[in-house]
Amino acid sequence: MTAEKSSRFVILYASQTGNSEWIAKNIHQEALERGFVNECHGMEEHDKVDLSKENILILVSSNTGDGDPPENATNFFRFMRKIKSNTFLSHLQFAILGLGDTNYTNFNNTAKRLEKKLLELGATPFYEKGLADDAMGLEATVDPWIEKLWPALAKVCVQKGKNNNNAHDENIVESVKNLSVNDKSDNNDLSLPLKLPNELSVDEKMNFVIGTKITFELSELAKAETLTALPRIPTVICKIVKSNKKESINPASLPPFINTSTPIVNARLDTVRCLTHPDALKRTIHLELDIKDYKEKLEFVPGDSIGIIAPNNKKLVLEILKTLEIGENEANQEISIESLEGTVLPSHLRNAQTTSIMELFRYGVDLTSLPRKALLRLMAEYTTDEEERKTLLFLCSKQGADQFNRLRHQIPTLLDLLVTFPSCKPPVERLFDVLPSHQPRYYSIANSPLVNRDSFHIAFNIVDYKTPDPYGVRKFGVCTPWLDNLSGHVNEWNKRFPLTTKVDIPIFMKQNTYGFAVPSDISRPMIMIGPGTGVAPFIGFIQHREQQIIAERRSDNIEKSLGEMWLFYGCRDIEKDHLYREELEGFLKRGILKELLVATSRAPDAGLNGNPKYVQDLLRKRGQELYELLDRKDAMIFVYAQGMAKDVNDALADILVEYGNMQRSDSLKLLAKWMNDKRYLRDLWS
Ligand SMILES: Cc1cc2nc3c(=O)[nH]c(=O)nc-3n(C[C@H](O)[C@H](O)[C@H](O)COP(=O)(O)O)c2cc1C
Repeated sequence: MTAEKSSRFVILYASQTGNSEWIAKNIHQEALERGFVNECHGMEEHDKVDLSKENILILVSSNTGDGDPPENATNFFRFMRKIKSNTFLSHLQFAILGLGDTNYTNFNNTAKRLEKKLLELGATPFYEKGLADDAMGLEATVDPWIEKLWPALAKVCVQKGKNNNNAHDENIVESVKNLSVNDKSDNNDLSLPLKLPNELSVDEKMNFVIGTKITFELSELAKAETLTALPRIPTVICKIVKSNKKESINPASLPPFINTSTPIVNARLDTVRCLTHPDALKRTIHLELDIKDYKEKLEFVPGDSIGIIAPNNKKLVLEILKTLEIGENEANQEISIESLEGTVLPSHLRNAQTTSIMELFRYGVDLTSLPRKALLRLMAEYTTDEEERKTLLFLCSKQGADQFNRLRHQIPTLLDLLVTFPSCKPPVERLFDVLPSHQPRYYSIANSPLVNRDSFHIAFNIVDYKTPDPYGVRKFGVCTPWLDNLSGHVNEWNKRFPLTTKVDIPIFMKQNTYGFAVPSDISRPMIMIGPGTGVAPFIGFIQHREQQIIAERRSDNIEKSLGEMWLFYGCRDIEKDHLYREELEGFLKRGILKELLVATSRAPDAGLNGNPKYVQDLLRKRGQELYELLDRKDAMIFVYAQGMAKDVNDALADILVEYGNMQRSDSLKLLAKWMNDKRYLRDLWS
């Protein structure tokens, strides 16, 4: 370890959906203001950093899949894996901030792996790692972690003149009594308020709940003398540069800033079927997307998924623009987003040239996920009403932590926030500084190319729910209601409807890179666990295996033994939401599926007298046979589930303990080994 302080440090971030990127860039900016010389890079650019020469490294990392590193970190991990010397980084001191989610079994696995590797290479931590949890709200860990980072960093890194530091400190503590309102004189370039078009296309007709006021309890604000731990005012980055061209942007084509890992193609909506009874609690839709024209380019296997580029709801966008007093002409005018000198655009806006405000709101930024404190802090800067401004500052302060949580429980959209604070009129480019990137939505492919290469089948629940009591406000997802609209709100149970209107959906392929696929050896047993829409990829799996068997029998005279396929499925009510029942029972009859085990969580006797309620109960119930399959027949385990991976893992561990005579710790180690060997595969979507 160097006794001398380092003159600079480096931040590397691994980010899938932008949170780590946002936090890393904020640390970078605040560090500059505090007089620390530093650089910040995404891990895809790790070659810009010579770790053999750097002394201080800060890593901010998230996860995807089942504790996997985000895609932009793949090369960095490969690079680190190749280094074997345990003194390679002995000169380096580091700190790690992980962003994870305790709903996943491998909580913050990426941060833990990074830490382990850095320690193996001889590096030493200068500050303890922070593991933030999306389930609790990232800010609960991230904010205090960053606050305490500064004194820790000051011990190992030189902090030059504190030019801007005073400005920063004012942000941290603000006297409630002296809150003043900013001058908005620079914000008077407003066009006529936007009129909603009379004719809303199919996308916009949906009954979207528009702008609900958020409720708070403000007694703590009344008591507070000062507000502490306020986030800093977000850095001014984006600048809107208007084009001289008169024409507005053609909304018929996809915006230039959309960046996907594989090319986007237009898949035509072909067939729709509602998989649930009209009385079911949730509506589940099966869609078939015609890809005939691209099939040469789109090679797929069951286990792959597709990303869908769905826009933010147009009515929501129009209302936001109206609230921000942005006229229709202005919203559709050609613009470019550029960064102010010395700042770097968020990666999702890097190609935002020849675009429009409308496109950016529809496809560029996220308007519906839980707001960050930085957004509230920014809004406070542009709020003229003193009470509203105080409330916004309170919500992002330490004193307002409970009310910030209350706000999160109400799952507000940007519009809800603007409606709650009507005197808040932020310039649109300032919103682009803080709003997270709009994300494609991923769906697992539910068919095998050996049966049908001309289309992708997907299944999804329509995201339509109410916020928890006492709020009870109806909310919609982004993509599934959009697809539902485009496919005509079908609710006749299990009837296939061919779509006569020509509707194209922009999609791209996401290949499965971690082995979640049908093994080529048909004698290998497969244990598949997929509750709810988690059954979708397994329809493709079973189709695939059936075709493999047919092909093998045709080409081979010797009959190979067949690996058993077991499917553990869970639904609420077998008569209402047993998805793909016909197909599954057909597979069973044809002997492709050996066992179809269904747990019905809302059955009157579920969970009573040993009756299984969930898939994990079913696993335990059939534990002995499962153990035989695993122990004697080298079965593979596939889990495709949301939120129950831990319960499934626990049930599997219990089975190993009971029938394999193992200690609990050994059973967990064995499961971890199987994961490593790609024999136990999990796809845990969120
Ligand atoms: C598809 C998906 C898979 C995830 N898997 C894990 C996981 O296995 N373990 C974990 O701790 N967090 C997991 N997370 C949570 C992310 O790490 C967390 O949401 C983080 O804030 C995302 O940051 P990013 O936007 O920088 O990628 C997952 C999130 C998603 C969307």
